[in-house]
Amino acid sequence: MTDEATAFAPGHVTAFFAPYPHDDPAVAGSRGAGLALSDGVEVTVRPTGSIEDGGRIFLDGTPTEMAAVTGVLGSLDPDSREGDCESGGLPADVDVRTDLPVGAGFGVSGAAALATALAANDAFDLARSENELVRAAHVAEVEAGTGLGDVVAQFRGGLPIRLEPGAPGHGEFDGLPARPRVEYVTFGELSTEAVLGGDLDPVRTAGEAALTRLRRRPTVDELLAAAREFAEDAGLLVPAVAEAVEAAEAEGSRASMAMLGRTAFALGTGLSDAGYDATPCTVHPTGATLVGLGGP
Ligand SMILES: Nc1ncnc2c1ncn2[C@@H]1O[C@H](COP(=O)(O)OP(=O)(O)O)[C@@H](O)[C@H]1O
Ligand SMILES: CC(C)(COP(=O)(O)O)[C@@H](O)C(=O)O
Repeated sequence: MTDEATAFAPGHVTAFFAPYPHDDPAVAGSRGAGLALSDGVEVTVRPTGSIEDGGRIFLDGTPTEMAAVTGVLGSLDPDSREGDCESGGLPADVDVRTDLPVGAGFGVSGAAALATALAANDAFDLARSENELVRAAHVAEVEAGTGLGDVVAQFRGGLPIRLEPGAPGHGEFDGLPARPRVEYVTFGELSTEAVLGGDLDPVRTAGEAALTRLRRRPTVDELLAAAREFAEDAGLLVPAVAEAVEAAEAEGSRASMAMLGRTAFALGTGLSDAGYDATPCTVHPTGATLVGLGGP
């Protein structure tokens, strides 16, 4: 048995996205843009004696299910063969810790999967490369139905623009050279799985229009303006979020809805100025990484 290891992955607010499902989960993904946040997810992988003892996931100390994390443990297990679930995955328990609201559009599932991959690689001395680990987390997230583009964006950090969908080897990136101060207020969860299981054509059309707009003028202001237009055109803007977004705009801040959650996010302090109990946050300039003993 080897030592435990810990890794961090930033939260990720998707401003807009165009979903591209595909039979090959490594090819599947989304085009779009968003913000990697300094608020994120820390994961500790604790090897156990055997799979009977392991495979448990704890979210802030409470036993939970997180399909993307389970998927990573399965795919990184050297004993697991294609489609073979018998191996049960790497014999480890996984502690997921975050201050972010889960299920509210911050990419907690993707961050947990990515940090699990990085920590498991160290804890079990798997000797996988970064592209292999990001691909494992991306595939697990896509197969879980809890995301399409978060993992690759969280590995890059900053303000990623996803030009082409997919895991490393398929996806293509650019980014915005800015580090704005943002704040957010959440009104609750929105099932990513439910939205991704629905009619994605209107979302894809609105997402492609938003990406075209941003590539014409790649600035943070345009990112939020394109996001705002996307949320309306894709039919995803929920009433509570719309109200907060309009209030922040009345205070002079660009604002929109975090995809996919009942969450409003804004540049500057527009939400606080409008009287909301908003959480300030900065952009996480780098991507996911090992922390503590295993890390630099
Ligand atoms: N308290 C919780 N609320 C919402 N999802 C939870 C919770 N605990 C565990 N989960 C799991 O976390 C994942 C959340 O994924 P998702 O809905 O995409 O949210 P996020 O936007 O945070 O990534 C799902 O696999 C879900 O089953
Ligand atoms: C928007 C979403 C499809 C889901 O994001 P979340 O609900 O935060 O998991 C994301 O994965 C993306 O492709 O941009």
